[in-house]
This record gives sequence, C-alpha cells and structure tokens, in this order.
Amino acid sequence: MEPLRGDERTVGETAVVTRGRRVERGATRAVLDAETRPTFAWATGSETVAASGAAALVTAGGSSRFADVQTAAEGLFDRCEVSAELPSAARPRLFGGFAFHEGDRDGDDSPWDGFPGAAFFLPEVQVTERDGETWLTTTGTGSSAEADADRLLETWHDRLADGAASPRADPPGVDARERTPSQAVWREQVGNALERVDSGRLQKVVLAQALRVSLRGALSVPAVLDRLAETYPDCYRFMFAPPGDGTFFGATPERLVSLRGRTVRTEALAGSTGRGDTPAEDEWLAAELLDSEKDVHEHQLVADAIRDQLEPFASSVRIGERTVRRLATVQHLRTSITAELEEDEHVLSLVEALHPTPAVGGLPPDEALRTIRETEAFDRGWYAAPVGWVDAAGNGTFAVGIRSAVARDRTATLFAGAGIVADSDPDREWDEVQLKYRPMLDELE
Ligand SMILES: C=C(O[C@@H]1C=C(C(=O)O)C=C[C@H]1O)C(=O)O
Repeated sequence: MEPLRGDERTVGETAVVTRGRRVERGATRAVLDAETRPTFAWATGSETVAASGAAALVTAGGSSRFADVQTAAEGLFDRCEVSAELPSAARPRLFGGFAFHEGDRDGDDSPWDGFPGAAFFLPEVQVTERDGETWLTTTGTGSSAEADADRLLETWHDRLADGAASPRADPPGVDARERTPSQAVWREQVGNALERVDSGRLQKVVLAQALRVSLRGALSVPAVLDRLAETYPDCYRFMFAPPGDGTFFGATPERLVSLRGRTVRTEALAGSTGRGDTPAEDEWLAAELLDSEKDVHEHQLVADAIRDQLEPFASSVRIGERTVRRLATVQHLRTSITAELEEDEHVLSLVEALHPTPAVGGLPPDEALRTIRETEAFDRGWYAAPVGWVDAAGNGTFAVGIRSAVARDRTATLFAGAGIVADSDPDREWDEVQLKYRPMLDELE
C-alpha cells in the first residue's frame, strides 16, 4: 500500500510532518525491542500501541503541569495537520504521564531520577494495532521534517517487514528485598491516620508502601508486557522509558478518564478483597465485599467525589451499579461513571480535575495529600498518577499508574497502597498491599 501523507503546515519556523501506512501485525514488539528512548507502550483489551523516539518532547512541573502540557500539545498539533485519509488508529498521539505530587522530593537515591513532574512526547515512530489492522505512523519536525518522516517510514516499514522474532526472556529472578515501611512502622502509620479520621480531620487516606528488589538477571520490560497480556488482558498494560534511564511499567485495572468527543468515561475502583481457592470461595468473598459496610463506605467516598468533580463540566453524570471487578490476585468494588460534556474540553482538563481521586489520594484532598507526604518515607514519583495519551482533537485516555514498578539497572521498586478509613485494620491493610504487589512481583521472581 502507498504511504498516506499527513498534510503539512508551517507555523513560524517549525513544521510537523506525519506519514502513515499499514504494516503487518505484531509490529509493536519490534518498536520496543529497538530500545530507542523515549519509549512508550500501551495495551488495552481493544488496542496495542508502541511508540519511540521524540519528534518533540514536552516536560513540565509543579501545579501548572497539566495546563502546561495541554498548551504545548495544542501548539504541536496545531502545526501538524493530519490527513483525513489516515484512519484514527494511524493519527499521531502524544504519550506520557505525570508525577503524583505537585513537587518532587527526590533524594540522591531516588528510583524516579529522570522522571519529571510531567513528560510527554510526539513519537518519531508509532505503531498501532486496532480492529485487526496495524498502522505505522512516523513524524518529523523542523527544517527536514518531510524528509525525516519519509525516511523513517521507509526504514521502519522495511524493518517491520523483516519480522525478526523477539527474544523470549524469562523473569530475572529476585535476590534481596527491602520494604518501606516495616510492618511495625506501618501499624504506627495506619494508627496515626486513624487518629486523624477519628478527630474528623480526615475521612480517608490512601497510604502506600514501596518494595525495592535486587534483580538476579537482566529485565526485559517488553517481555513482561507480553506475559501480562495473558494474565491481565483487561488491564491497561503500560511502559514509559524517558530519555536517560529508568523504566516505569505496570498493569493497572483503573481508568482515570477517557474522552471521545464529549463523552467522558471514568470509574470508582476502591474497596478490595482477595481471591478464593475455588469459584465458590471467590463468590463468597465477592458477596462479603459487596456487603462490607467499611468497604462500601470507602468506595462510595470515591464515587461521590468523582461525580462532584465532573459536575461542573457536564449536565448529567451517570453512575452505574456497584459491581465486583475480579482480577488475578484481588477483587475490587467498581462503579462505572459516564458523563456528557456541555462544551468541548481537552482530556487534560479532566485529568487535572480528577487527579488524584480518593481511590489513590483521600478526602478531604488537601488533608489527605498532607498526610501522605508526612507519612510516606519515599517519593511516589509517577506511581498512582495519570499515564496515557492525548491526540490532536483533545481526546485521550489516562489510566491510574498503580500495580506498577520502576526499574533501572538491576533494581526494581514496586509500589502499592490501601485506603484507610474508620474501622480499617492495619494488618488486613498490610495483607491487601502485599496482594497488590503480586502483578509486578510475579513478573520479576
Ligand atoms: C492504591 C492502590 O489501589 C487502589 C486502592 C484500592 C483500595 O484501597 O481498595 C483499590 C483499588 C485502587 O484504587 C494500589 O494498587 O496501589
């Protein structure tokens, strides 16, 4: 098939030129295996995307990071008119994510070194598999934009046609583990949070833990993502490798928000229990969760807060039924939430309004964030923060970066948390956090 040409337009000095063509299935893994930074991978039940190399890189920090990325994205896409001939799967997107907190507190030894408050890139190479088709999209910028986009299209088309099989890589194995905090300190931390709840200062706070492991062998994150496709097919499987080093990856069940036109989809996912050994035990645990006053309260705080955050944007917010979402190692209470916007909005405005929901922060938000900062002895970095993509129309999808880890060299740091409300039991919450490490730990051990 002949390459389709994105229209090109020059504003000021910088042109942004996009080309696209169909390629063979299975091409996403080849893009990741090339290890060109930055790299982004994204896979859901309905699409798989791999992107690498920065035709443009956007970074931001502080409380204005959402608005700054939005402005930069709009500016870039304004200069890059995409031909109407290209199907939506082949249109260029900006991929990246945000840090959980407004300002970082990286120490010397932080695993988040190289992860700014926000980082997004318009990839040189993007491969998208959707609806049985796979598209290659290339982008060039600046004075040689057109030549670069053409050259990338040809080179990558040939490379993908070669179809070299990706090496299989087994999990690296884990040698040493270091937990922050210890279980004794966790009991104290949860106790202090419960005092704030009892005094009325807090309704809920999500406290997290970090587990740092030494890896016995080399880690292939693309191989991890391939395996996660089998165990977590309905989760958002993602990876982001910024320029420099370090790779953030995970398989999260939680959507922060997606926007298509004026339709907003989000959800409340909070309140957890384990899996049973038999289908009957699974059902029993699910029924107990749906009946648990403490979990339903913890969940309802999230659903109500999301509805309140969306109401200024939408005339009606529809709240679905409370159900149980069953994953390989845990089960959660889930309520789907949809809304129709009154006016056009950019997905990043919704991300800013919603992050962090009380599923990963707490209520009231300021007091919860203060409690998290005062309690946790590590930086959350990009854990539990929005990760995803935006396109030229302001549409996009963001997941909540939980069930995740950040790796560099022979070390990986995993993060997981649990919602603390009145009646939370520190030891049960500890056990819940250990279950939430499983998706990543199983891929490393
Ligand atoms: C904070 C995490 O998970 C969140 C907390 C939950 C809970 O407290 O019940 C459930 C799902 C997530 O919203 C995590 O996995 O690290």
